[in-house]
Amino acid sequence: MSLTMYGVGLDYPDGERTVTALEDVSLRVAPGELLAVTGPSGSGKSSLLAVASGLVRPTRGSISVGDSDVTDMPGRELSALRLTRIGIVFQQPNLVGSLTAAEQLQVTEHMRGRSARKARDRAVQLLATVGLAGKQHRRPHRLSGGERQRVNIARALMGSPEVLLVDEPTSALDRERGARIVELLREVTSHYGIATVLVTHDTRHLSHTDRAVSIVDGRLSDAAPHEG
Ligand SMILES: Nc1ncnc2c1ncn2[C@@H]1O[C@H](COP(=O)(O)OP(=O)(O)OP(=O)(O)O)[C@@H](O)[C@H]1O
Repeated sequence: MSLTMYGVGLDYPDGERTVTALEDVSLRVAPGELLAVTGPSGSGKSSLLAVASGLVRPTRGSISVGDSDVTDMPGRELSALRLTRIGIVFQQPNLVGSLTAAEQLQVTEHMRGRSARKARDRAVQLLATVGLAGKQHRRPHRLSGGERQRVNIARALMGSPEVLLVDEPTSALDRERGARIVELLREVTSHYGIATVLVTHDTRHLSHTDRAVSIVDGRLSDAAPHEG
């Protein structure tokens, strides 16, 4: 399933005025495609992910996940859609200190109606997919920064999403580890046929993506420059 945004605008109220965070944003991400969105601080990258995920409603325009128009979808339906069709990888892994890697993935699985045993099996399998075979019993303090980010990605894959939205996953990592995280995103995007949007300020990672757009003052433009 693809992600489609058409003519999307987002205004935030700011006292008497409004701040326009997104203006006339149109894009389509196909299944199996990894799209990078780059742009300077405050350009609208997080806002783009917030509206794409349905966490924030756009002020203008429309958004579809596959053939579902989510623009005005009632809150409950939207929550259900997020649980099963949209995966979100936040910048900080936000792992729970007392839980093992597998438990981080299992903890919300009752909401998807999976049995504890099936959830456990899937968690272990996904951890292996992201390169953490045998580390399912580790708690976050015994994982490296890159490994924690891998758990974060595996957790987002638990619901078998059709759309994956990833916010600056490499910002806390050195170049080498960051590059490996983007490679992993490339692999899972192709393998599972997911439409993935990767927000990154780091243009060095663009060679692993299919396409890149840049965002400036809330507006998209083609191809961000490759550097380094
Ligand atoms: N809740 C809010 N209320 C008012 N203005 C906001 C709000 N969130 C973001 N903005 C404004 O919207 C614009 C876009 O912000 P956004 O967070 O999407 O940018 P960004 O590209 O993700 O920035 P960064 O790279 O620094 O995280 C900025 O001008 C920001 O100040």
